Amino acid sequence: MKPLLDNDLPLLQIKGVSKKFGKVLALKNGEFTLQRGSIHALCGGNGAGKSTFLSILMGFIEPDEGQILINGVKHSFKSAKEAMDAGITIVQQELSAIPDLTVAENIWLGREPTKKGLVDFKMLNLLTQTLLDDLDFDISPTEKMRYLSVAEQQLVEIAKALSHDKADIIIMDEPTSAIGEEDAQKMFSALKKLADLGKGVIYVSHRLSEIFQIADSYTIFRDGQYITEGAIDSINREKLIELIIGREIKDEFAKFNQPTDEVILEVKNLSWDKKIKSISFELKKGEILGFYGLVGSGRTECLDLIFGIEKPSYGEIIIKNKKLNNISPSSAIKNGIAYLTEDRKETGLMLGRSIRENINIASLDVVSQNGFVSKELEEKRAQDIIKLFNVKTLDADQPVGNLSGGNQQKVVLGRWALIEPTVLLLDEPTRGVDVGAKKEIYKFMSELALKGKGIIMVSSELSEIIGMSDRIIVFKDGEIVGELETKTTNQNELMRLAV
Ligand SMILES: Nc1ncnc2c1ncn2[C@@H]1O[C@H](COP(=O)(O)OP(=O)(O)OP(=O)(O)O)[C@@H](O)[C@H]1O
Repeated sequence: MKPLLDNDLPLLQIKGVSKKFGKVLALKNGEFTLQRGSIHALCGGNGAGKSTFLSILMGFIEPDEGQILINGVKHSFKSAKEAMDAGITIVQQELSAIPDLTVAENIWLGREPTKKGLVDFKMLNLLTQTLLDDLDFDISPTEKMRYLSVAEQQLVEIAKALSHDKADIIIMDEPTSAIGEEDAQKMFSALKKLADLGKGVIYVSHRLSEIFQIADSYTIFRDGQYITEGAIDSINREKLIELIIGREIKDEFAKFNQPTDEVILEVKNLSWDKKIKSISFELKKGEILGFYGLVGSGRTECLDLIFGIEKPSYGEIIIKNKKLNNISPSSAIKNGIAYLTEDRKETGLMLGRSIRENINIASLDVVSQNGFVSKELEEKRAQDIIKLFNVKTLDADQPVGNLSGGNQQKVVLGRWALIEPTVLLLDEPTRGVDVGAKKEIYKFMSELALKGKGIIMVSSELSEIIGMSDRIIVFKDGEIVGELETKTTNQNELMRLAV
């Protein structure tokens, strides 16, 4: 069928899409309208149905009912290829590039310019350079993907999306979760360029400040249902939160801990490879200590060393006046250190196992009686966490892999919440978590600190790190370049130090 070329027709229109997974109604009567030249935020809490909706749009899954119209033409996608052919492209959160190919080769994979039947590398690199220059991305076309940072790889994915003439609808699913502030700003200008070219961008993020910065319209899903839509400039932050969560939230940062003078963790001259250069700091009882820095500055590596995932080449780690030697993750746990890693899928969760098992795995000694794991005790503890963090699930028997991204994050955090560690290391603890559950996590952090524990939190979200930390240590190129008291600092000062 030929498209109706009426410019008033929305670029994309979704009507009444529904999808059930077993007993779970993930999406019911989803509605969505995307206009040409607009950046449209799709907002909703964890488990609201956003990913399900995007998967339908991308042709990954088929809806039980509903219609997809692009430029007024009905589509029903049986595969991702069919969706791509219809002009839909996604900038993947989990990057899909081939590490040993160059930036240019990755962007034009399968569509390389040829000369006499062979790939024309000169033209390939020239095309790529022009594309990257247009976007103001300082990345070399001939660099292998494996040598780029995650942020740079994400920028290449955006360039790739733009390189498809046919790609009119670009989906960004939590694109800033793995990149820092500076790169996020670059990405935002790139998205604005895409919109100026008449493309439509669907933007999903739990970071509301971003939505207000770049989106011009929004649609809200809650509990699998379409709630409302409108222009961004007709709504404020409080109202948006209320629509997403279904209730009002006062004081987004629930901070009520008070650091003491007693040191519970001391790190002296910690060094590793070329990545960490003689780092020393103290963590006080009752304190929430923020670690800030650009991606690759050494924040995460420092936590990896304290938890024994990596072995330091030099330096000392002292917890409650006890020097730890040859730390491994299991000895770290025995000494009261717990670690919520940055990548919950790789190092945090067993996706095929139940929520109950995932929550209790670090406290088997507590749930075991006479050498046997007590299912009852496990169940009770799992239910406590499900309630505490409002994990959206039918029951604790569900495999964690079936949960939405934000709910998976709550499970892994719940695991550590139960053992009440002396020192809790948190790397991007609220990644992918909705604004309501964020507050519960902040409350939990404050309560833990109030009980006399210490927390180190890495966060790339400026408002979060300033809102929740007592002090912030700033990292750059594997070194500490500054320390700020949060009471007297601001976002600009923090960024200036880090950059
Ligand atoms: N394969 C599946 N099997 C069973 N349930 C599923 C499956 N995929 C999603 N669900 C359920 O569907 C609901 C909607 O999930 P979805 O991933 O679409 O939410 P979301 O809005 O993207 O959340 P988040 O912000 O946390 O990523 C959730 O209750 C989730 O547990």
